[in-house]
Amino acid sequence: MSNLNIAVLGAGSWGTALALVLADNKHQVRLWTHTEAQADIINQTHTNQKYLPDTELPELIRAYSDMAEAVSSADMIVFAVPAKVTREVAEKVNTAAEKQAIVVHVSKGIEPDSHLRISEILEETLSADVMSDLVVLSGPSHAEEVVKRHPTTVTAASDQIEAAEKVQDAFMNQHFRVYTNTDVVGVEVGGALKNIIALAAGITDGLGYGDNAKAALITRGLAEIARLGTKMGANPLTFSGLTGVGDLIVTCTSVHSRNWRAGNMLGKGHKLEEVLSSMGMVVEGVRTTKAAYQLADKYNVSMPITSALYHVLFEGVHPKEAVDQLMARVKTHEMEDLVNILEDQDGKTGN
Ligand SMILES: NC(=O)C1=CN([C@@H]2O[C@H](COP(=O)(O)OP(=O)(O)OC[C@H]3O[C@@H](n4cnc5c(N)ncnc54)[C@H](OP(=O)(O)O)[C@@H]3O)[C@@H](O)[C@H]2O)C=CC1
Ligand SMILES: O=C(CO)COP(=O)(O)O
Repeated sequence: MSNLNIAVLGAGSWGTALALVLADNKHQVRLWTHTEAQADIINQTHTNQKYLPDTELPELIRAYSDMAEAVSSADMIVFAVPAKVTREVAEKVNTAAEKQAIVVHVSKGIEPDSHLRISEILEETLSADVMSDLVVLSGPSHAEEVVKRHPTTVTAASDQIEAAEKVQDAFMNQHFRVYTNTDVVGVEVGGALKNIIALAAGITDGLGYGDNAKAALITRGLAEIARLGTKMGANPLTFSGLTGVGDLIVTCTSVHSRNWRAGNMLGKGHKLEEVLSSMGMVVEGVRTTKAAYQLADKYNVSMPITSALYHVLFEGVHPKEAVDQLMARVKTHEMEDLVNILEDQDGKTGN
């Protein structure tokens, strides 16, 4: 692919790491930040002191705080901001963009109350003059390892496969391998909901429980993510891929994970407000727990881990009590969904 003009919106950990991947691929990158002071520091020091201070940023990356300067000539616009500010940033893009671009988003969240996925927020907000196609880029990928150019694999998903392939071409290199998928719902749901399970895994680690508890959370967490995701229209196979089990593993087991770290502090007895203010970075799983709890009710899907975490985060239940309640739930078959499907079929065939 020829060299592109690419705007990356959000100069946090992930926006900065992806800007580096794109610059490594010789694209011209305009990194947009909402504060002029941060743009100045990045341009003067060629580092992002606030989020990734040890990483040198090449000349191909230039920071801007003026949205029009960042996006007006962009062939591709990458949204790398926390889920809750996506709409606000998209509105700024709408008034600033001068031509159509492929829009990529890399955020992992679902909006509470509206239950919108990030792609739905962008489709609702961005005008057709601004966005030609929409692609989600997601997978097991901590910024701290990407900037060290350690091997990383992700998935570009779009219902327009050619657009996903263009994004694959723009980002892919020797260290950063990109697959494609057309299951946007599955990719977004997996990426958003793994943060809930990572918070829970941090909590059990904080409580002093061991690897058995974490393996249980990852496995049963995947089951409830797939249960809800399938009801929302996802392909169940997507949950066995990078954006499902892959991201679940990395987020539940890595010290880089903000969600795991926040959970860990909760498990050690710190209050939620104290945890969030001490992190200094976005912990997406908190809002997503609220959204998923509401969605479980809407779709009538059993999500015991999500539900237990909701009670800890928003109703003051002690983490140990939540674990005790999870363990004492009514006994069940491991493959309960499969059993239900088979029983339905038996009912239909009269067996
Ligand atoms: N970090 C990672 O390894 C990965 C993160 N992601 C996802 O990427 C998304 C962004 O995460 P990440 O970069 O890590 O988050 P960070 O917390 O590291 O950075 C967030 C960035 O968004 C900026 N911001 C906050 N509010 C606004 C606003 N109102 N308008 C514009 N910019 C704003 C922050 O600016 P300020 O500094 O001024 O607060 C900061 O630059 C999340 O959804 C996350 O789940 C996905 C894969 C990997
Ligand atoms: O999504 C991520 C890794 O794939 C980042 O996870 P955290 O937000 O928990 O750090």
